[in-house]
Amino acid sequence: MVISGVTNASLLALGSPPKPSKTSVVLFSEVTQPSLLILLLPMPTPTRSLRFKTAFGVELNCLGGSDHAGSEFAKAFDASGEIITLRYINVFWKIMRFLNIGSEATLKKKIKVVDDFVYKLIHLRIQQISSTANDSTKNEDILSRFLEESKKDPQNMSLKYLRDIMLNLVLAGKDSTASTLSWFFYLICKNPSVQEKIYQEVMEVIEASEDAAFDVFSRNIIDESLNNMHYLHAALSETLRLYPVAPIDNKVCFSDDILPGGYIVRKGDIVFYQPYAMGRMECLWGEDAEIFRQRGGWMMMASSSLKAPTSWSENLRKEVAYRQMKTFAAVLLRFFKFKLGDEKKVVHYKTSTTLLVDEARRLKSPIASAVRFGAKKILQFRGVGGPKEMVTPGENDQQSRKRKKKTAVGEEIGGRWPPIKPKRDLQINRLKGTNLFTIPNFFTSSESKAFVRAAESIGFIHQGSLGPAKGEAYRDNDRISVADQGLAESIWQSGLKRIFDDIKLQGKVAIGLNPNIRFYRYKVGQRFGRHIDESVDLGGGHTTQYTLLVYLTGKGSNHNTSMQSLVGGETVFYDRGIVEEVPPEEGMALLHIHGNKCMLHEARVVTKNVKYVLRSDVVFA
Ligand SMILES: O=C(O)CCC(=O)C(=O)O
Ligand SMILES: [Fe+2]
Repeated sequence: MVISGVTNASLLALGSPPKPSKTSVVLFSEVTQPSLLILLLPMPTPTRSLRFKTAFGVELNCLGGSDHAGSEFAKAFDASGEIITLRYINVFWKIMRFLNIGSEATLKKKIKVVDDFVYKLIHLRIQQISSTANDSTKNEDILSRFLEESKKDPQNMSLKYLRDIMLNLVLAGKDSTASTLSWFFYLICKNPSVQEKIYQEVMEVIEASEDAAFDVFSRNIIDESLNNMHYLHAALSETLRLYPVAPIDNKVCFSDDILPGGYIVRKGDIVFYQPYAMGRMECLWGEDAEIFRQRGGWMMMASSSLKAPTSWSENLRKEVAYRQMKTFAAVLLRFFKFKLGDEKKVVHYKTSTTLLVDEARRLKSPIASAVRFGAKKILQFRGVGGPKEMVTPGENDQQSRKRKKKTAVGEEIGGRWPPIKPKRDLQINRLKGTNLFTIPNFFTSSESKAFVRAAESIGFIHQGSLGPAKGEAYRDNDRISVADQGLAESIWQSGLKRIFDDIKLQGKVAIGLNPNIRFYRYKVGQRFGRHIDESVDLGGGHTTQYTLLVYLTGKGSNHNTSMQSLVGGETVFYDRGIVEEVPPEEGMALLHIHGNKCMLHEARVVTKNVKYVLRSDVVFA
């Protein structure tokens, strides 16, 4: 069972809630059609009904056999949340409540619907428990545990108290993980390289064979694998920074106190704070505060047991919610690749106690589609609110322009890359005819540096190999691998296309670069042993025929102190003996034929500083 809304310390006193085990995943494997799953995901309903069963021990539609009462409750619950949020800006709400008019009158009615429903559920559960002989089913839900406990302390644990506890539980957990996941999928669609990196992490961390089916893969997700998904954890934290579950919140002071900023607060004072605004403040997060990117701090928090100084119950609640979201994301990203269905659609948030994607329930417009390797059909992913330009309500033109400018910078890092200038006068340095040649200054120095920065901000993953004894080349370097057609196209158009106009292979012509772009990082002591590069069949008569390497550091980059004078790291080609030794030069491209004409080659060990390389392949058709 999954609980992500444990809110009340007294609940913890009853013993720790059931651990998040495989139930949430079993829920998936019961769904045989993955497309159904995709439809379910962004809708808050499944999390809500699951939580409902967990909390109350009965289904949401248990009253009267139809889901009418349940959906009325859900609607009333949502509407109350919206009206209560409006109190932040409606200074007359107390008068309106007193006079019972307008939104306050509506709120009163909605609260009654909610109360009636919850009381009925509590009575129903009491009846069920007293008529069930089988003890083992009694205590599975949280309500039963409280009912059990209330027998010991009927005075303090009244029906009203139980109602409040249960509503608190539903409210805190309600929609929160689902809405965070909606924002998360939206953000990783906007930042495909992050999506790719999470996919790689999931593949590395979860021990399942490559062709493991949905349910087998799901079953292999254990607590330890979830703990090791640091990058995914960090990406979820970054999502929560930009789209906190509670955009506005307040706390009541239990006693006189002094806040860290020096403000004196008195017992009973209410302190309001705004996580949404705080998550975007430049003084806290730097100039790129509005940009979704990898932040070192999140990685640290994810990989250590370091926790923000919150209460134990809050940590537990967070931990459970993270696990639930990580499980969900890991399974989906393993099998699907998500992209936005409508790049132009404007996304809004809904004014509510929980920061929901507006239009989250509009099933009509396909928002994102999902395709994972080899999957033939495009699965429609409906319901994650509309993508693209975030338009914050009340933003004026000037603010909007300022923000757009910043987004452009962010795009360099998050999935989009430094712009590459087209170059007209590239020199070709033929080392072995058209089979091996270099192009100095293929990237300018600033382009090379910008790529290093962009790659570093994404973060690398270490690549090892089984080694020559197992038939694999020795390999020790760090890598990022992204699928980015746009990046492939801009590198191709910047000068390679013209160079390859003259190169034909058995009547085939070069048509572009493999969108699978890789970045390598070799630190001191790291190298890539002797190997040959295989030609890859991309389908549709498209095959890769040349390896492209662009050195991002090397000779020429030493004016930047942090990348001073790379030593070692030469790419060396062999035939009977050494054919060529190519020392890396910043911005230089190296191209060599691969497949059955590929020369044996290696990347020698780096002995000083760091070698960065961009790698792709030239595709022929
Ligand atoms: O890093 C290098 O210099 C060589 C890389 C390489 O051989 C490869 O990517 O296949
Ligand atoms: Fe190679």
